[in-house]
Amino acid sequence: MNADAPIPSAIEVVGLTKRYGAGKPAVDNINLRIASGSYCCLLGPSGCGKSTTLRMIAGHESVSSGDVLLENRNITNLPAAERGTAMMFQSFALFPHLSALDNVAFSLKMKGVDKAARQAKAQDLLERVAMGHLAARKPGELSGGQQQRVALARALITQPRALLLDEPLSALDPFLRIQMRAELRRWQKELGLTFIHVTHSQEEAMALADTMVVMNHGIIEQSGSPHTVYNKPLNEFVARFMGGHNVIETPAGKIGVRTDQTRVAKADAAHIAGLPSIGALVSDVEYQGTYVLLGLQNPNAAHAVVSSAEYSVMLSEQQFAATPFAVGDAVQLAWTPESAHALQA
Ligand SMILES: Nc1ncnc2c1ncn2[C@@H]1O[C@H](COP(=O)(O)OP(=O)(O)OP(=O)(O)O)[C@@H](O)[C@H]1O
Repeated sequence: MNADAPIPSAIEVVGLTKRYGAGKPAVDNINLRIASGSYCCLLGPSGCGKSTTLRMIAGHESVSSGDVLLENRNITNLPAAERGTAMMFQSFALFPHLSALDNVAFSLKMKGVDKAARQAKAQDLLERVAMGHLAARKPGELSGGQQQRVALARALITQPRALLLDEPLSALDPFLRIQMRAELRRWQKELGLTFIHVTHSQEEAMALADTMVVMNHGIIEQSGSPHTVYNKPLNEFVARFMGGHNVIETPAGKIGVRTDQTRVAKADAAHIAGLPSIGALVSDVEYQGTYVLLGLQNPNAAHAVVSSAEYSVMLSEQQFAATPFAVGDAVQLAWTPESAHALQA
């Protein structure tokens, strides 16, 4: 294959819009290409339109305008079952009265596939997700992680070209969530399938995605690799939503500087002279184990509006031990030109 050839896109959405009523659309004219065989996370705060976008791709929600293409085929008006996509839900939506095997085989039963053939296929898929030995159990007799594997096998039985996952880990406890997250990633790589996963967790998206799509108020604020989105947030919303950044007003406009790259020194220290800086007051000192997190306020901010820290600086334990700071200290926050990047207005 020509190395310069563009990677084919599994899913493409063009001018996709959803209006539920008068007012601003829930999804507002978005354009997105998701590379074939990649893991894409749709991410954003509650109500930003990520689930609506996924449901329009799945065919569970009608489109107000725009198109959804799967491998260059326009699927916008096809019923969900005929699109070549499969959906896995937050609650897994397993039938409680059916065994794991019958849950997985269910959609083949609906298609009229005979019992022996559908059970053989379902057993094969359960083996692939290491659940073959529990095929006779009902969902209530399985752990959350095991139910998730059954739900995955059930979604895969229709041989989808893309798997759509709506908050698939949010019903799990935090420990299992991290374990199942690694499993999802492994399955996606093994299957070579395109996954589109909706989450409100930055950490989950960073851990899983080849491409992160950050949404807000129905539009895409930024899409790119986790590394790019984290290190080069395009604007203030993305910088604040992703976290780990200070947003600083400068005469040339707002800039983003990572909290671990923001420097801090006592107000009268000379050693950061020459670097751009602002004055601040230490408002919190939090010990976090391997590092200490300083919370800081702009000293000019009106006291009435000051509630939480405006800036943060992450210092290693050793740095903090060498130069401790206390609440109330007047300091300078400084940054090197390389560590700052301009945020679009
Ligand atoms: N069936 C509906 N009828 C009317 N408005 C809806 C409907 N479904 C969603 N909305 C609205 O559309 C907007 C986007 O909703 P959506 O569920 O896509 O957001 P989300 O980013 O997935 O949020 P969450 O993380 O809370 O699930 C919200 O303002 C929501 O209230």
